[in-house]
Amino acid sequence: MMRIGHGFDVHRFGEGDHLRIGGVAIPFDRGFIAHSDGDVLLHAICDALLGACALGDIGRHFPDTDPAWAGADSRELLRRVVAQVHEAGFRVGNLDATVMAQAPKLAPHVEAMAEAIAADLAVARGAVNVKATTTERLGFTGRGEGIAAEAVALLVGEGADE
Ligand SMILES: Nc1ccn([C@@H]2O[C@H](COP(=O)(O)O)[C@@H](O)[C@H]2O)c(=O)n1
Ligand SMILES: C[C@@]1(CO)OP(=O)(O)OP(=O)(O)OC[C@H]1O
Repeated sequence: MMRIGHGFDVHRFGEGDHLRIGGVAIPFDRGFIAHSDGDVLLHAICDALLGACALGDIGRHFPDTDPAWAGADSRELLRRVVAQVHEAGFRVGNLDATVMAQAPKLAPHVEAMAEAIAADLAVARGAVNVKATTTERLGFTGRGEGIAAEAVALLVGEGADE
């Protein structure tokens, strides 16, 4: 059986000196405003995986009102979601994602992101793809107000189709 899921997330910039995206710390003159570390890409991936399993969304599992997740490492959140995917009887087939950011330049970091994500998804490096795009200075990402990310995940396995 195969299941597909989609995830989307946005984080606004605030004060800071780095961004955490795809599990990688990227020096920048802004930070993300968030309850956790604000890793917009890993949050979109969590939602894609939860969506494929019909398990709701990240905010249901890790409420932003719960102090347990204050400053949380989103790689830990992703690993918890992957454990739920496995418990549901699925494994990740492949994952594709796009980060929308006018800046910083992400191309130098996408390999490290894909390696970290593949490790957390318990899949081969070749099952993960991370892309970046500007939005040609249009919209909130184009104005440099924040960053958005989308992810699509395919799951395979014998999970119950209930
Ligand atoms: N934050 C970003 C955005 C884009 N890139 C790379 O540049 C390429 C061209 O971007 P366009 O928005 O003009 O299509 C894109 O394919 C990425 O490789 C980047 O590294 N960081
Ligand atoms: C990740 C969580 C953790 O409390 O908080 P935030 O870092 O604010 O990120 P968001 O994308 O709004 O998702 C909700 C929460 O699950």
